[in-house]
Amino acid sequence: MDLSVVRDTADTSRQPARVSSELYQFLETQVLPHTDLDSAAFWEGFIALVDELTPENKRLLTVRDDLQAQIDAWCTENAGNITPEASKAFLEEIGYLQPQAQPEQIGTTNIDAEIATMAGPQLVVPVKNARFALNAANARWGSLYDALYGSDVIPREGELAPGAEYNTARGQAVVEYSQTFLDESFPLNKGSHSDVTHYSVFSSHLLCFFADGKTTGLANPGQFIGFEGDANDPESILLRNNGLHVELELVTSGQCTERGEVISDINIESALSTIMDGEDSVAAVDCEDKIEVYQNWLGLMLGTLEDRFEKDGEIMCRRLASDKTFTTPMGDEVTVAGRSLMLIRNVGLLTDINLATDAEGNEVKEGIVDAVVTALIGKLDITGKGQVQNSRTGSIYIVKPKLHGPDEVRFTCKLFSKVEQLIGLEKNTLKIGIMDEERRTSLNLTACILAARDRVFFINTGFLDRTGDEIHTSMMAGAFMPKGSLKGENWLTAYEQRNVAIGVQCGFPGRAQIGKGMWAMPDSMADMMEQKIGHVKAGATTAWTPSPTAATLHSLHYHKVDVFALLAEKSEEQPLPVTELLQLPLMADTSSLTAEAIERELENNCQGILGYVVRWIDQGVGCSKVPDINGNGLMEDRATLRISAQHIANWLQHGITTEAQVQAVLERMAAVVDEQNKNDASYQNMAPNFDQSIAFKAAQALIFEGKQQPSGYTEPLLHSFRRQAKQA
Ligand SMILES: CC(=O)SCCNC(=O)CCNC(=O)[C@H](O)C(C)(C)COP(=O)(O)OP(=O)(O)OC[C@H]1O[C@@H](n2cnc3c(N)ncnc32)[C@H](O)[C@@H]1OP(=O)(O)O
Ligand SMILES: O=CC(=O)O
Ligand SMILES: [Mg+2]
Repeated sequence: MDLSVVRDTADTSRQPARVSSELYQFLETQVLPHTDLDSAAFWEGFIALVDELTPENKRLLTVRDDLQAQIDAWCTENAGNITPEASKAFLEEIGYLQPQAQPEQIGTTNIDAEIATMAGPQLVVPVKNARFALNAANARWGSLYDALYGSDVIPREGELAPGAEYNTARGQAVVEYSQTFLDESFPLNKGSHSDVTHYSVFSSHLLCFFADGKTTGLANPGQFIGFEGDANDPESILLRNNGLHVELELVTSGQCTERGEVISDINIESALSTIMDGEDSVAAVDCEDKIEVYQNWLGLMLGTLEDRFEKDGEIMCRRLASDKTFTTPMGDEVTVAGRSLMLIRNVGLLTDINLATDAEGNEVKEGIVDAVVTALIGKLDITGKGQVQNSRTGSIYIVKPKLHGPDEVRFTCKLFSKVEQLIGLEKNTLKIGIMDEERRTSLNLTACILAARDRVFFINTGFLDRTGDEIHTSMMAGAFMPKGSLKGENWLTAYEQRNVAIGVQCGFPGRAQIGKGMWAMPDSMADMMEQKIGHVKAGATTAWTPSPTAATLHSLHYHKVDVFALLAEKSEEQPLPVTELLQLPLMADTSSLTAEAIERELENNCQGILGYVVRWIDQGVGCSKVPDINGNGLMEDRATLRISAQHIANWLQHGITTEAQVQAVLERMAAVVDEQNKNDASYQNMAPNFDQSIAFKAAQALIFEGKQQPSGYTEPLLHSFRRQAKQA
């Protein structure tokens, strides 16, 4: 990359009055110089694009409000007698549910293998955090030994408990677990990897020696892809199963280790793709924050991003990893990707931001600016301006959240197409990942996909936002079940099943991802290993993980299940009827809820809300690990906040609880959250001066004004309170 083109300051004579100096300076000095675009024409086109698309964006938001008002009125009138059939008829009548579209094959082209033909984990990371974002990009590879030793997959109790010193028994358990994985995924013709005393390469084959001098090879020799070092005494061996690589790091004859092992580590190809998240896991409320988001995306696309930090008493400098090169069995070279394929999540249609103003003098729609800026930066990758290459097929992958139905998908495609014209990209370079996370999208999923037929690169069941929307949409229909029970109900089964079946009907396998949602318990890896294989067995070609460790472990699931073979078997499976999706998870009989159960549910929700909101508002942290009432760390982001806030708002609406009770629980839980954060020097307590804590007030508003929030979203209140906190 030619750094000389980056400017220190920009000539402001071209700066349109409606564009903030922060956005102008950033693009003029750091981005536009890498392109062949005429700056004056770019800014003129930018303003024209804002002016053309803002009215439509606003109209779509009005449609949301109108539909919600009609649903509220109908639910109020029919509460207690709502059947899926009646809901269906009503939703069709108001145009919320459209006639089910006939499935057709999508026509997306130029899709990278990580999306189209490989199945494996997808990592999500707040892109505003450079240290985490770099770590995520590099999480294409992860050490299995580290993931096992450091997590609870190997029990943490008794003689296996990890301590300050290396625990040999725990280490042995790690090795045994890993060898079982190797035997299952890369079986030998005879015997077990655990008995192999030496690996070597002979006559294009992997040769495994046992202690008695006998040898064997891989049951499927095609799994051997390459090696590093001397063929007789390799430093590492590259294998592949179900399209995923695994690298065995070997102890060569010249090295001797205390424990006498043959394999010193197993590197697992882990996060095939990573969503660099500029949405629900980041707190970005003004120019300053947004430029940080864009700046990191730029550094990732140019390959220049670095982060220097102290860890365990050492100064570390993190950069993007390089690709890896091996010698093939035939003696040629093979290079495998060293980084995850990076996708960027923009914000949805709702929020406004002070990066610019619209024709009426209001803050610009944030999603419009996001599309322009993240695509412009993505263009630097596909035009070879970076030190590393992200997409090898010339695509820019934008994940678009919180779309309500086909018209909003169509609008987004129109936005993308205008952006392509503005910045000089070929049509359909900008790909769209459709989050299936709002009820109107799930109900009309085929039509949503077809509205983006030549751009769509994934559909993903964002079940967290989807749960929030389930509650908000039918707020007036009755009291929802306790949060923990919502997941076991028919609506969710139908939602997940329909997403896969419709994806298959529309020809996704081989072209686009069918994705499943987040594992929101980053410390509960043993449970994840039990449960998240369910995503793969249900036909997901990818599923979200919260951390690199989770990605490495979840990758093992794709070794166990050949998802593409499974999807071929599912090719005739029909989506469950929409009436299944319309079964509301309401409590049939609220009198069965004990006072203690109500209090416990409120405590859990309030603790999660406060624990998340206090860091968001006071420190600008958009994603946190917050202990639940049982002390289990939960990943909390804006979507989980939406659920908790809407859930309490629903219980208030239906008299399960009262404002006074919620207020008392909030105050009690604030003290608990303060205690949890006592080691954070920059933390400001909420208790006992609740009326002086902006964060506490934000939490109150999210609950008590929750019913009035558009779609139950938390952004308007979070942004407003965070801006207050920044000023204070
Ligand atoms: C509903 C939705 O929209 S879900 C999508 C949004 N959610 C996300 O993006 C979740 C992303 N995950 C995270 O932000 C974090 O894992 C959290 C907030 C849940 C937990 O963070 P922490 O408490 O700091 O985690 P913990 O202390 O266990 O681990 C920190 C280490 O793991 C790494 N790490 C944790 N999560 C990630 C991640 N998602 N990507 C990359 N690295 C990560 C950090 O870099 C750090 O390692 P380092 O010291 O070498 O830099
Ligand atoms: O964005 C993901 C979700 O679950 O919401
Ligand atoms: Mg979401």
